[in-house]
Amino acid sequence: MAFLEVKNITKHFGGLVAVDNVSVDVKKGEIVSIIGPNGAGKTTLFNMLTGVYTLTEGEILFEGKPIHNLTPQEIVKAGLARTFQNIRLFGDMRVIENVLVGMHINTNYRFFDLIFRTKKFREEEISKHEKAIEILDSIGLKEKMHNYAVNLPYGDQRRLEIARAISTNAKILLLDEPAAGMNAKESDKLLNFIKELRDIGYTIILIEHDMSVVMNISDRIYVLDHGKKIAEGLPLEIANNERVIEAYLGKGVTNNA
Ligand SMILES: Nc1ncnc2c1ncn2[C@@H]1O[C@H](COP(=O)(O)OP(=O)(O)OP(=O)(O)O)[C@@H](O)[C@H]1O
Repeated sequence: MAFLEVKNITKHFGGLVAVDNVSVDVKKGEIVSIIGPNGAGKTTLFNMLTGVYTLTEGEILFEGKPIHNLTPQEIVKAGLARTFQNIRLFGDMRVIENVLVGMHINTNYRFFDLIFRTKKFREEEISKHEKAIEILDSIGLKEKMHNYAVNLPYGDQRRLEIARAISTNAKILLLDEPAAGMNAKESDKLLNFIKELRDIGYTIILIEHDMSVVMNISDRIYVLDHGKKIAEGLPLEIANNERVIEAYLGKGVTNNA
């Protein structure tokens, strides 16, 4: 049984078929990339995985259980958390507060505990605070935990988004173009960090346009074009796949490599 099984999913927007009968299997501890030209259906696929869009057809199983009828919040609780193509941090909140927000999805205390600041509430808040610092330390943002998110350099904001996804207790991280807008040094650092996450047990699914990133980091790659899956395989197989070269690499993306 795959960790995450995406079975023949389809998404229609009126007459447009944005994702057409696509299946994807992800094993625990893999880095899987979803690539394809603009409009291929990558973001729509992510939106279906995270409950933002309902499926027109098909099913999604996580650890053997269907998740395609859950709300986005329930899906985060089940263990899938994402980052966005356009960074969506709380800019006017501090770095650590952004991480704490992610953690509150798994709060165990009740409204009563919150109102009366009970022992249970205080203990849980302290342990969350400690865990948030630990996460920030692992991602290299501990020194900046009291800075406002909006003041962080771009690369740090992207890493903070990942920290917030981790803080939800996610098992699978869905990263939408994590290296977008980064310079080569920042992007290298991020790649190493994502590999470290894989090595400590996270499963990662990413959408990425930069082929040098994709080829360097992925255990396996799925390629979409016009909503259809046109290839899947190891990075080297994908790099040499004629259909992929024609659909995707032929359109100038090789310039990024
Ligand atoms: N909410 C929506 N309503 C109508 N059409 C949509 C919607 N979301 C996406 N589409 C269409 O579905 C198709 C797939 O779009 P999608 O954004 O998933 O592609 P993508 O591979 O992520 O592209 P990009 O690399 O440019 O982000 C496109 O034709 C797009 O215009």
